[in-house]
Amino acid sequence: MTPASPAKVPATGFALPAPAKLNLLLHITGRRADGYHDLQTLFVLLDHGDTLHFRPHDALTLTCDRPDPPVDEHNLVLRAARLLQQATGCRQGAALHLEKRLPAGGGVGGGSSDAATALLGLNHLWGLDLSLDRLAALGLQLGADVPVFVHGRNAWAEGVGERLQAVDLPPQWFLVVNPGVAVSTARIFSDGELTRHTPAITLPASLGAATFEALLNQGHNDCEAVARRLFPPVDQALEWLQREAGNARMTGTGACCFARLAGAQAARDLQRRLPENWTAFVARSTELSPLHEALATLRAKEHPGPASYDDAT
Ligand SMILES: C[C@@](CO)(OP(=O)(O)O)[C@H](O)COP(=O)(O)OP(=O)(O)OC[C@H]1O[C@@H](n2ccc(N)nc2=O)[C@H](O)[C@@H]1O
Ligand SMILES: Nc1ncnc2c1ncn2[C@@H]1O[C@H](COP(=O)(O)OP(=O)(O)O)[C@@H](O)[C@H]1O
Repeated sequence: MTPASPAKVPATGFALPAPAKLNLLLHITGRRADGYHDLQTLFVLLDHGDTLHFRPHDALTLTCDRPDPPVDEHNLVLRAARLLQQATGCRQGAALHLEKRLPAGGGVGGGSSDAATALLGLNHLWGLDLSLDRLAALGLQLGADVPVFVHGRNAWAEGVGERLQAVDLPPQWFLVVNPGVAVSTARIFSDGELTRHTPAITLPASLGAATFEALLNQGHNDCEAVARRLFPPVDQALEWLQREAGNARMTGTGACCFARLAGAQAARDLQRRLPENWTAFVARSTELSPLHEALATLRAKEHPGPASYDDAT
């Protein structure tokens, strides 16, 4: 690969967000020959998540403010960094530090989002200029959810989540409850009682407020029944949210569950009534990922003048 032009490589460090996602609905429409499941899902990106710090450094290192997840070679941040080095032949290093806020195995995509932030942040730090499509294809090798975080738009997803169609959604407020258990995605997908043949639906041509509500009412999460059975705290969280707010749903393969609220105040009021031993966060869905917003700000600071970079495509 062509070495990066030194003028484009940032001399100092920076920090970028790794936002959470919710699956507002998740339908399993079939099982493929390779054992993976075909899905239809509606992803929204939230204004709450982890933060990844980047600093130029000789070697590639990762630290974390918490013991979990371990900062070993399995960590998705390091795996993303190594994949990017391999794909481009880049030999630069970086000192990475992860501020972990999202629960692992929570269905809010923390690991996948960390990986996407590592890909975009190192692409910037190392001056690689890879397109979002290229970064998303690399990300897909790390996990089915990485591409949506790379593209940074709320999206309707099909296939295993890699066929993405960006959608404009009205902003929403959520209370996201973490029932305190980690759910293995593989465990849910291998369960004998999982519903695997929900008929595929057609995404409405435009998602105004009324069609959006109709889509959500028509939708559900096929993983919920299995997660409720295997993990009683998930069942309890869904019951509590349904009683208190209505419209309770699980995200991804669990464990987190959420309800949509009328606004920030309603979400915070409900959070104050949360039963002891559970944690929860209030978040708003964003049109453009906080990661992409932060990258645009960073570029504007480093290279004042008209924007020319293609990352927002
Ligand atoms: C189903 C979703 C919805 O967002 O659940 P969450 O993980 O977010 O809860 C994701 O697409 C998950 O994506 P991700 O967490 O990246 O899963 P992967 O690491 O790719 O897959 C873990 C394992 O789950 C199974 N798997 C995953 C995705 C899929 N469409 N079909 C599957 O059967 C496979 O056994 C795979 O080995
Ligand atoms: N940086 C990371 N943050 C969170 N989990 C990670 C990370 N790197 C690897 N993992 C592993 O990925 C798995 C899935 O984590 P995560 O993406 O947070 O869950 P989910 O897909 O349910 O939202 C966890 O079991 C964890 O061990």
